[in-house]
Amino acid sequence: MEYKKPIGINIDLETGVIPGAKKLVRRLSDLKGYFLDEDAYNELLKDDPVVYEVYAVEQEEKEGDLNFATTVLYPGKVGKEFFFTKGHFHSKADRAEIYYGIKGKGGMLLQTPEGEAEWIPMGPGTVVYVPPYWAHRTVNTGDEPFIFLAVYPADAGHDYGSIKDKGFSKIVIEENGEVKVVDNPRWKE
Ligand SMILES: O=C(CO)[C@@H](O)[C@H](O)[C@H](O)COP(=O)(O)O
Ligand SMILES: [Fe+2]
Repeated sequence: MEYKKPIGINIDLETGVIPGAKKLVRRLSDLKGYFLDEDAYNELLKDDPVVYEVYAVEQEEKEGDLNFATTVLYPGKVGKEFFFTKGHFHSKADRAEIYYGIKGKGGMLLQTPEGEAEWIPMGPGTVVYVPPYWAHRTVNTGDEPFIFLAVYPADAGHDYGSIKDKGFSKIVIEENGEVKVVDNPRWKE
């Protein structure tokens, strides 16, 4: 039997960087069609800001193994909507996940395949259990980077399709200086 070597690694708690991890960058242009306010989107696209970065340590897609990744989600808004991650179901839809808040302020939108949504506020120290079958998206509702760790089965995969097409049934906006979770006017059942 060939055994894998254990890994012990320090996350930089200020920047979210995991040394040696694979880095993925998502710019605003990668999120075309995701935000409600298209005029605001196109205006901001001139600078094409980085919306989030992911530092992932991933294994082969095999049952029983685990991946982990930090996400650094930058502060910002498109119109009233706060910056968010694309959001996904897992390709193996019954795979659960754990998130752990490291820095900054935000939250997670979760949604069943039928469109029932939940909002869980997150800050440093918040653990979120993402049960099997729930799509999940994180949102930065603060004014500094929102950084968190995710631990997920190595064979979970990402299924972005239906969220890209239909969005979440709720959106997270700023109105009169307040964070509000409201119905998505463009939500398609
Ligand atoms: O949920 C997971 C893995 O299953 C996170 O590591 C996200 O992949 C990351 O926060 C970026 O978000 P997405 O662009 O993948 O939605
Ligand atoms: Fe996930």
